Amino acid sequence: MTLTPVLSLPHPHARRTGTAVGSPWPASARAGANGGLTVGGVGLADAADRFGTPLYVLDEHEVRARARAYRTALPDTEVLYAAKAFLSSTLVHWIEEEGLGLDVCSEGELRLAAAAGFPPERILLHGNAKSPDELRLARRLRVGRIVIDNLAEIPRLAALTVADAPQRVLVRVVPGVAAGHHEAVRTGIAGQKFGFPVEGGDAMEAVRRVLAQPGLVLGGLHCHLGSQIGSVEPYLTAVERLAELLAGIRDECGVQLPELDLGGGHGIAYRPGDEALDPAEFGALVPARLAEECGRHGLSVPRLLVEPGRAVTGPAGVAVYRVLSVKHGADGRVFAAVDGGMSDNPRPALYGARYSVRPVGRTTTGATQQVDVVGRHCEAGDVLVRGARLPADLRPGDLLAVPAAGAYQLSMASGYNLVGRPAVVAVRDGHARLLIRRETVEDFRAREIFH
Ligand SMILES: Cc1ncc(COP(=O)(O)O)c(C=O)c1O
Ligand SMILES: N[C@@H](CCCC[NH3+])C(=O)O
Repeated sequence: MTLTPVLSLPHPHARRTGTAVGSPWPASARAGANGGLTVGGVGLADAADRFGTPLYVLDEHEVRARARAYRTALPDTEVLYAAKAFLSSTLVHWIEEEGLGLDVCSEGELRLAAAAGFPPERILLHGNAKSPDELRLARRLRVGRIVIDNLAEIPRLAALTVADAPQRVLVRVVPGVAAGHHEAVRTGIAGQKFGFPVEGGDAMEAVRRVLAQPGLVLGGLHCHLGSQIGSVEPYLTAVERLAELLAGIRDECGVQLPELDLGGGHGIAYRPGDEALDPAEFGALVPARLAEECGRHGLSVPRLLVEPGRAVTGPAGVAVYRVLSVKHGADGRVFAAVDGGMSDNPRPALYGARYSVRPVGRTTTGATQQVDVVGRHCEAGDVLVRGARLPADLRPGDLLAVPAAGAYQLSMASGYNLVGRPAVVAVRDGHARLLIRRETVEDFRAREIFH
């Protein structure tokens, strides 16, 4: 069988600063004869037969290559994978082996990482509402850093420290930079719940209070601008504002902070030709701008940290669905309903996210039609891909593959309609391994208490 790349990885083709035109498919994706599609050397149709659908396929080499690309592009920067994008114990091992740190934001993520043996000193804990239990657990496990997001947690955390084991913290600030794919994810501006605004002095006040606690060591500042950011420009602006704040902290508090965490938000392609943030460009431009700005303010240059999530696992994932019905509406619309939907991928319903899709597993006539790929849930808004070009003879039983499915789909999946969350398999060198089994109604029933 002849195999051709579906679309090779980002061909650098800068449009705006640090932007590449990306492919949503893993580099290993190959289209073969008879509608075949392989990822990591594994036929998606075979995987669907073996593991059932909906099925999430994660390409191990793609995850590792993306993690490595960050380390190569940012050799002096600490790169932490944002676990909220997708987490499993096996993934934790890959991330550890590739030398990244881990950003977690709940007791659950922290416990899973710790149970998988991830080194606690490479873990950073986030959260705008950390519970006392979470803070205690983080202290007990000796996580490397905790990001302070509100004033109340400063004395609360300080009370858990002892003089010979202080806690390293970062203060999350809001630099006033608008970036991100949707209003719901723009966290770099005031008027949303995260961090301390730089403007108006809240950030400076938080810094003062942390410095006053002997049990806390202030490593530096943190900011997270937003999600699915397609260019480096907003990060350059943030660096300018944060260098100014660092200079202000030096002048007012007499300390030069040694670390600066720019969070995540690096965009990926969901459809062929979409803009994606290029880690190489980020690595070439951001540390240089930081050095320049620090020079201007007479500051020593802090060590950079970044927290990409989506850009590490997103393009490594492919969701495979089976078509259950094809309906021709009176207005000429065609609906292909599949066996998953908003319970495994809430992003289209939440943010109007746009995806691409391709048929898998059989030869078609070549003629196409415009189709809305819809989910199986009891909501008219349960549309996975609007206006897709799919075969004119699409029929129940066909398989559809949606790329760029490795981030913020399963991690935001729900139990809606008790459909059960899909299985996840890792593929590599022609082999498929089950990472997470499919959720069943028995899992739900096991949590019920009968009266
Ligand atoms: C604080 C923080 N860091 C990192 C991330 C990861 O973002 P992304 O997956 O878009 O890189 C997020 C999520 O947006 C976040 O809130
Ligand atoms: N879940 C969002 C991003 C928010 C991530 C958490 N700060 C998305 O899919 O785009």
